[in-house]
Amino acid sequence: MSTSLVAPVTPEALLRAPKVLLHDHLDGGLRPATVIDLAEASGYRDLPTTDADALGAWFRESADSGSLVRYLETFAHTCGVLQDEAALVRVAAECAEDLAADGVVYAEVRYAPELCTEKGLGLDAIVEAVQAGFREGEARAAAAGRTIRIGTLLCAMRQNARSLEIAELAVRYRDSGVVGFDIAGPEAGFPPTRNLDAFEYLRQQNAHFTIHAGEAFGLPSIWEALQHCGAERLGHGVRIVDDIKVAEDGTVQLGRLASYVRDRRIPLEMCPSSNVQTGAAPSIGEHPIGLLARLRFRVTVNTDNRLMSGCSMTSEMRALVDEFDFGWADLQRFTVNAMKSAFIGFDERLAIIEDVVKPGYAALMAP
Ligand SMILES: O=c1[nH]cnc2c1ncn2[C@@H]1O[C@H](CO)[C@@H](O)[C@H]1O
Ligand SMILES: [Zn+2]
Repeated sequence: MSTSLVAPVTPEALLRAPKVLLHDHLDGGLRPATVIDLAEASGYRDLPTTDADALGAWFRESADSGSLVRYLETFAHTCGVLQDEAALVRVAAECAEDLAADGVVYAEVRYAPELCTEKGLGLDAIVEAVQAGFREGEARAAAAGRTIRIGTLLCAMRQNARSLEIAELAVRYRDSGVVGFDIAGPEAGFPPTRNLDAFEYLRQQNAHFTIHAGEAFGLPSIWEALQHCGAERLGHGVRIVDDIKVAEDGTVQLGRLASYVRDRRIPLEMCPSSNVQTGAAPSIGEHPIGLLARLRFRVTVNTDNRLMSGCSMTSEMRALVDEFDFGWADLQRFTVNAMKSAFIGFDERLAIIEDVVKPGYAALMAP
């Protein structure tokens, strides 16, 4: 089809496009005004400001440090106000509402239950509160005419030693909407192989997991995540470009690991704005997603932390369209890639692709 027969990718149309999000942190997506309300209600006194606009700007600027470790320090304030059930229910419900308003039709939202226990909440109570919040938010979105489904991923923190316990928690709640497991936190110095017992357990339980790898550390981390731990997807995975050589004449040569990732269709959960803030990519325009998409890796587009990056799925896609000249066909491919890679069952994935994603893009593409 010639491009003149396809409607342009306008910001309004992008907002309406059905989107699928696999990598979004619950504690990285609070509304600034909600952080302030929850701090007041719970007696949390460490916020840098109690003005919502100023607080939003503070998160974006503080996260924009070029270092993952400093980026992660900003989560002290969001986790600081997520220590009781009412707060967890509210934040999860608002997350579902905000994603639905952004045109997201299916999302996997992750968080680390072990970071919500400071005031004595138990892990099961935490998971139940978040699940209740997602169901509430889905219902409110439906009442507003938007259908969204949220699956939950439970993260264990790399620097702590609780991954087996969190993996067991994920399996315990697998029939209540927890669809998988992840490890998050500082990458350098905390290789995924520290958590082998958790990954072994998950595989024995036929459970799903992804691993943050190839963000702040390079190929060895990706290799361990796939070949030692058995990750089904890679959180970020940007550094896989270190195994790809592009010659001056444009010839591309893939190393063995990059070939494996592409051949096996390993999903890459790419988060462009977050990667620029942590220094994993120099700019959106120079982000490896352009090359990886051109080489037809299984690329997906994600937000990571909407509060820290001041982004949404719509704004991430828009930035990519501006920088790489992606069109509807590319955006549909990223969306179908994501839906194919989701941790819910095959028939449910297929139904969303056939009944929601494809018709949605077909309508938007029509001139
Ligand atoms: O890009 C990232 N890389 C590694 N860890 C992250 C990233 N974004 C957030 N978290 C960490 O994941 C925890 C659970 O949601 C957050 O509290 C944060 O510490
Ligand atoms: Zn992340």
